[in-house]
Amino acid sequence: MTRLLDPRSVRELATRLGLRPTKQRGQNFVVDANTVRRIVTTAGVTADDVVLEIGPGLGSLTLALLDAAAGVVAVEIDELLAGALPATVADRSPEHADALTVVTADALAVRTLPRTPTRVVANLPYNVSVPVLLHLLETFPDWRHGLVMVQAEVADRLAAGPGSRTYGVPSAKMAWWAETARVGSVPAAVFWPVPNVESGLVRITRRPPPETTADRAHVFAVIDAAFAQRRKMLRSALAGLAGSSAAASEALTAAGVDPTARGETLDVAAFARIAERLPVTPGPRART
Ligand SMILES: C[S@@+](CC[C@H](N)C(=O)[O-])C[C@H]1O[C@@H](n2cnc3c(N)ncnc32)[C@H](O)[C@@H]1O
Repeated sequence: MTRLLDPRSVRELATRLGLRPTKQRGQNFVVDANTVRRIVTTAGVTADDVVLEIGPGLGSLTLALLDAAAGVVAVEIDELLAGALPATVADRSPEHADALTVVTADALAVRTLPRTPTRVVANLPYNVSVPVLLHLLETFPDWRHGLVMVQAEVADRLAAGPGSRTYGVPSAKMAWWAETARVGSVPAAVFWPVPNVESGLVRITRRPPPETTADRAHVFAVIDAAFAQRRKMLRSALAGLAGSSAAASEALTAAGVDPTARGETLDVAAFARIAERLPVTPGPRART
């Protein structure tokens, strides 16, 4: 029988390790067993799943995931935490100790994993949650479903559609890879240390990218440019990529987009149509 972590055991573990949680690494640990159970249930984890967890920390979510899944691959940047996790699992969930694989690495740099994940479930480090998600979607194509906890504001942005106040670069880029929905909120009080933001749960369901002849990096460069100055009309925002605002207007019109519209009104398929009509300029690659 797995013993999930509670507030006292989280603090005891941290003290034993001499851990000082850092903001820089987004180290806020869940201390509430009901919250981790809820995440695992909402994620729909099954006994066939190999779950990729980013940032297992002290193991709060990992223990609950191991109870439900065939295996967990946990990628943790902090050597102290990564080193301590197998012993925590052996102590609290010995029957699942062999189902855990810990990878000590920066999730943003991981390109291979010891097992192929079918699902991603994670309480993501908040400062890098969007780049980590985009990296996982691009690098590991086999996972189809995900549930992640992120800062509430970021959850809104990830799930926003065109025309919404919160629609922006993360929403449009996520839409290239997946359908994204906000499926819950989590109060700050379930963490130690208590963060000064609320959290949101986001469900991710992979889908085929828009049909386009444009390269994804080029589409992402167009998205970056369109939102770089949110209030600018597209013909001005894309002038740099197109060479001039007249060339941008021409490409936009050919793509069926009003040159005076703003980026916040366009879905990812429209960005792809625009990218098809804009020259690929050498220079810094689009951020993923
Ligand atoms: C919000 S905490 C979540 C901890 C644990 N999953 C929980 O729910 O209690 C984020 C975790 O991600 C780790 N982390 C931060 N940046 C990372 C990165 N770039 N790659 C992998 N892990 C990272 C932190 O060390 C920390 O353990």
